[in-house]
Amino acid sequence: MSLDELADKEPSSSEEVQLAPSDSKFRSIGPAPIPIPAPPSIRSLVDSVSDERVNVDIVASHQSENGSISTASSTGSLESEKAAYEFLAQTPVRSTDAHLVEFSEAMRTVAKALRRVAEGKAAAQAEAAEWKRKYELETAHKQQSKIKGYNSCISNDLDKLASQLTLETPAPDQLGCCGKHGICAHEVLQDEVPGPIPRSNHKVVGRKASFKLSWGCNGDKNGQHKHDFVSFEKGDITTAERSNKQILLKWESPPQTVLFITKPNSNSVRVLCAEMVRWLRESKNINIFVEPRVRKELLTEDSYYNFVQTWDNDEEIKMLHTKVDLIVTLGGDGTVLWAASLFKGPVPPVVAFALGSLGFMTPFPSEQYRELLDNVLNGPFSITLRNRIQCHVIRDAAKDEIMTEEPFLVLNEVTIDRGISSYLTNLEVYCDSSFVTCVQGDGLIISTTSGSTAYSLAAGGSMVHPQVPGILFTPICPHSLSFRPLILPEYVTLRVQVPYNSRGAAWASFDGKDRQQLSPGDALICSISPWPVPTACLVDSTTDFFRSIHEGLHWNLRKSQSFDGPRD
Ligand SMILES: NC(=O)c1ccc[n+]([C@@H]2O[C@H](COP(=O)([O-])OP(=O)(O)OC[C@H]3O[C@@H](n4cnc5c(N)ncnc54)[C@H](O)[C@@H]3O)[C@@H](O)[C@H]2O)c1
Ligand SMILES: Nc1ncnc2c1ncn2[C@@H]1O[C@H](COP(=O)(O)OP(=O)(O)OP(=O)(O)O)[C@@H](O)[C@H]1O
Repeated sequence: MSLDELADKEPSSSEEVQLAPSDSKFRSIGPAPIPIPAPPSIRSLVDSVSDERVNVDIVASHQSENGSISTASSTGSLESEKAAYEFLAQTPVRSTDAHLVEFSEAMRTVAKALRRVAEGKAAAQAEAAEWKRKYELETAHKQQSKIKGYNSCISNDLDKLASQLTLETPAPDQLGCCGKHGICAHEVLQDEVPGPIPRSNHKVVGRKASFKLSWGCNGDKNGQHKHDFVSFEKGDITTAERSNKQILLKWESPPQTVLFITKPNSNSVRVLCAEMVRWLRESKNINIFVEPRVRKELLTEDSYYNFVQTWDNDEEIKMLHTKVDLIVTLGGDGTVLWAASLFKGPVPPVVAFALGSLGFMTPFPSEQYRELLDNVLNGPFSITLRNRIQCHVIRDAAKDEIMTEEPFLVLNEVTIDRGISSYLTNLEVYCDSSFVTCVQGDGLIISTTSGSTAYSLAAGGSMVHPQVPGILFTPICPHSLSFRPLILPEYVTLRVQVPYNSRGAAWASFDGKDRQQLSPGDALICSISPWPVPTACLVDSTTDFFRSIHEGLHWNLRKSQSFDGPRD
């Protein structure tokens, strides 16, 4: 940069900033933070040095006893001018370069201080986000207890019917609502999303089927509760016996409404969708919802499909979870991600039929759809409860308005990358209140365990069973020899901050979609969402996982070594 260009770059702020005592160059004696006024205009500095004159103010300020930068112009008085010239006579005149070096150091210190101020602000925002999350959970719990009360009044008959149909179901008064190893539908799916969304009565399709989730667990010895993995008895710490923790979904009333989400632009998907819809209607008397595009396609084929319902706007999508008992997806993993993205709150169970190429999360073969759907509609069946990550974008420009944007919910991952910029990303990451690291490379992936086999895997992250409660932290091409991926516990809140001194913006994408620019000062706050995606298993969670990594990813496939050859 030429001197003239440099001169035109005026310092942006005239505010005083507080320097922490550790900034030794301009530190005062004693622990109190030092106010630092804005740096001098670069134009004045360049003018003065290009005239080969020494700006007495700046020299004097840098020599000041308490180390604070000062631009006070007290050279008007003859005494001080005289003193300055005397001082100059004793001190060798510094070169232009020396001044610029000194000035750039001062600028760096000011930038550091500004960064600290920004960090303070981001920490406050993170705390606010955490409070909001707690508030949402609290509201959700209140709604659950409301629904619980309502259900217990009206569904005694249904309970009796369900326990007659299900041999293993213990009497409700023995085990409370769902027993010791289970949760009820209303604990996973709620009738309302948080927030001031008016409840729409439009196209309501009867009452949602209620169901119960139970954990196959035989570690219930010594009266230990299912969450008491660690017990402390007579001074000895022991862990409770852990065994089969597969989650079973058992309908308590028959499911009535199925939502179809299908991959666009595929003939085989369109044909299969029409066939399945007809079969469900005619042999099971099921209500059907489809996307507006699919309804048009079905009606173009045959006016028979007039009974198929859809939605007109986003408000109706927000209420879908109150009407739909089951989601059927026809496509690949992308279609499962798409289906999950439609639900910003609770998600009904998803039955994913494989009509894509890889199909890591789509275990159901479409050829046997009648038998498979029959099994699911009758229940019970195993599910994988897949955690999602909720991501809040906090704009620096939003100033006092916190959480102005809707959060993004991801089933796979949120990626923060350098976009089209050719510079390294520079991202500061905090985990709760701890500083984690600065990511300098192509970017960062914050992934769920379900997403561990997607982009995170390609960036060198571990594959993790989807029922493991955790968050993966995987750098993308870090320019460092020692930056290994991490797996963090599910309860942490991660904050990714684009520093003010970053060379460019970063870009966040959510399950590969909804790309958002993050400018310097913006932050992304990520934590596990209270709304997981329950996906139906073909066999069970673990069998399906191994089938996927063997068949989908060809994990550790190698020709066996032959028997003949050298031996020990
Ligand atoms: N380098 C990479 O591997 C890379 C790059 C960009 C995006 N992705 C992944 O693509 C996902 C979006 O999927 P899409 O179908 O909309 O885009 P897409 O059509 O580009 O498909 C991406 C591929 O990733 C597979 N995939 C998706 N989720 C998976 C999972 N959980 N486990 C194993 N494989 C999975 C899909 O089957 C597909 O083959 C993103 O969430 C991201 O994880 C991967
Ligand atoms: N209902 C939908 N509406 C809009 N886009 C969709 C829908 N379903 C899927 N998509 C998008 O279509 C793309 C391809 O879908 P999908 O991944 O299911 O098919 P595929 O690429 O054939 O399968 P695989 O991922 O197994 O290779 C994805 O990017 C996905 O987001």
